Amino acid sequence: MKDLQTIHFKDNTVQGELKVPGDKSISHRAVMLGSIAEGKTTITGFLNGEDCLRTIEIFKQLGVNIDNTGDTVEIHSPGIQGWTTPSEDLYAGNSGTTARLMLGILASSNVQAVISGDESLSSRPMDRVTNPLRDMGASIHSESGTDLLPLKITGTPLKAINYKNPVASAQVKSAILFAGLQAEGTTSVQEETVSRDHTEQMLRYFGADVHVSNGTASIRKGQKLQGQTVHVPGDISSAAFFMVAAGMTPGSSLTLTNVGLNPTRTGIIDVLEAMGVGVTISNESYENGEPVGTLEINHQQLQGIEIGGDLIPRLIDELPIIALLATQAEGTTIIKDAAELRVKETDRIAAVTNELTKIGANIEATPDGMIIHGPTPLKGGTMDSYGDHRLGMMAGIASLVASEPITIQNPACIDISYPSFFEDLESVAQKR
Ligand SMILES: O=C(O)C1=C[C@@H](OP(=O)(O)O)[C@@H](O)[C@H](O)C1
Ligand SMILES: C=C(OP(=O)(O)O)C(=O)O
Repeated sequence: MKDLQTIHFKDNTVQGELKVPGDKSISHRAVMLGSIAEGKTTITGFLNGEDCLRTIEIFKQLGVNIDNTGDTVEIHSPGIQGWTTPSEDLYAGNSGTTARLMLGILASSNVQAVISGDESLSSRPMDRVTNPLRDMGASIHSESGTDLLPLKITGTPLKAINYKNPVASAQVKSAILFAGLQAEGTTSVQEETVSRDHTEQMLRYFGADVHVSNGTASIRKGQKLQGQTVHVPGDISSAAFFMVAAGMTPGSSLTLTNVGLNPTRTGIIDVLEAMGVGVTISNESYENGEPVGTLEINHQQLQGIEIGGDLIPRLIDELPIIALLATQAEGTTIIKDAAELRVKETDRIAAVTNELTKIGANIEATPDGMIIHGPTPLKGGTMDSYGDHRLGMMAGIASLVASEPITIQNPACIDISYPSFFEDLESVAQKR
């Protein structure tokens, strides 16, 4: 892909039907559990995005046999005890989920490995995972003493802990639950605000007994996992870009099929409805413990709202695109309790505020969120992705309401979670 991508969809509406690619969080976990389990796992609907491909490469380096045809991923694993020490670093690229969950998984394995990442990932905090893992007895070494990547981890016997998670992070919860699979005793993770629960759902699907009550998830040592067939639903975080596109572009009506509707992820639906957008859900079913359905989004006049508290973990990755939506809403939208945005692929509070300001938005950054006054007409211009896929896609969707073309700097990062983003945008944008 080019270093710059210029697009212009002024005078278009968003129409038709779209099936977005597979869920990133579920794709990672399907490969992880298929590799921890003994035997054969088959995955359909896998997200062939850069982050999930990194997870596949890492397990291949550990000696797991994985064949990815593009449509189907087939895993044959000897099980976690049969993995071999890799000769090279395990490179997680840009993927926080890969790095943090792998630390939990490798902590009790028989192997020694160095986990590394790209420049962005190497500046993201890992101590939120290394601290509780060390409490369990994990051997994790940081050459620099900072606990940033690269980190060397040596598998060792672990003991269970009861951990009160100070950040609402599914990555932290998942790393501890994975470590808990092999830790002496019963490991539990308590959360004040419940984060996405795909790990708990998929551990159960692979045969583990995971107990959840009052915001605490517990797992006991020594449960044997068996390979399974996993159907990955479409990613609501990818669908969110098109939900917002249809919700804010006058005259739009869009149907999104096969979207994952796990309630720990559906905050975007709550926000769209509260702002006035028409959202209809149909064809609801379950795939491997995960709810799935069809969404129909109809444009309506938008109203500003306040977004914070328990809602934040349910839409954490959608906040950049919600900020764009708020520029088209009447009144003020306040996003708060979202300081986690500062430690994502980039500082998403600073980056979203800078880039939307460039095209005419009235938006200010706060320590834990953003305040947006709308509606403002948006003009065109150059918007930087900062190498952050969600910023790049926000810029792409802005082209539907901008009066002049938008040029996206470094659009290639969009491949991290949504390789067909531009084709999909072309396919639903219809000239008025
Ligand atoms: O567990 C996961 O798959 C993810 C959890 C979230 O991160 P945190 O756990 O840091 O909140 C989210 O932002 C990320 O895109 C994927
Ligand atoms: C934060 C994200 O992912 P990760 O933490 O896995 O890099 C994201 O996809 O927006």
